[in-house]
Amino acid sequence: MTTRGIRRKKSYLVDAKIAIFGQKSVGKSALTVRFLTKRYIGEYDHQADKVHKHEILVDTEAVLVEIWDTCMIDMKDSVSSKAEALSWCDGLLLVYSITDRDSFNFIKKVKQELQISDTPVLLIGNKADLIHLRQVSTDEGEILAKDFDCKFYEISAAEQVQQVSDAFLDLCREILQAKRKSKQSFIDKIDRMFSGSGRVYNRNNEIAKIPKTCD
Ligand SMILES: Nc1nc2c(ncn2[C@@H]2O[C@H](COP(=O)(O)OP(=O)(O)OP(=O)(O)O)[C@@H](O)[C@H]2O)c(=O)[nH]1
Repeated sequence: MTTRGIRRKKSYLVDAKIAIFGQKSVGKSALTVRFLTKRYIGEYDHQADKVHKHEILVDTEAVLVEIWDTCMIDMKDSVSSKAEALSWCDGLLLVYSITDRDSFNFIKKVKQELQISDTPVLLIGNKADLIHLRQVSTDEGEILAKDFDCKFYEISAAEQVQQVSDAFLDLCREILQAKRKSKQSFIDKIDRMFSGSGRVYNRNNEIAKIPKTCD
């Protein structure tokens, strides 16, 4: 659901940055476009990485979602660009095609290579409509997701609208939750620093008194 009609300054919006990783032709662009426009466009001329920006509603919260649709050819393809996308994003969408075992193995390798621990991740097995061409079973997808400790969706960008949207929204929720958690732990840290003793450590690591405020 978009926030069309809601006029807000972008700087007031919470943002959720998602990077999509997956081998060529697994349907990264199809999923992204399906989520953002509800449309399915069969062919995309995807020569370079692209960042899509869109305002959406996650439950009742207006969110500026940015999706980096990466353009990867194979594992040799720019380790540095994967690292760059990883440091840019708040969450990762890992996509393979159920009709292509190589694309499934690619995701395993990417995850190993990136060594992600705190970043929210979601795994998608796309092209679920092509059951007759299936090379990766649903069980294998579920096991991999368990291994990654993330949610798993087996969906079809070509035929499903709601399920694609649910997958992206789930990842957005996890991102927002992670952001709230890290904001809260920062506030708690500051609280601990300024509570009780009334002492703080200054830059030279010497103890300084917090000046009393005058009433
Ligand atoms: N049957 C079927 N075809 C799909 C589905 N998703 C994508 N495709 C097709 O798969 C091909 C590749 O889709 P893209 O969305 O361009 O894949 P991509 O991962 O963005 O590919 P690159 O941009 O080359 O990395 C296109 O011909 C799509 O029409 C799906 O769910 N089902």
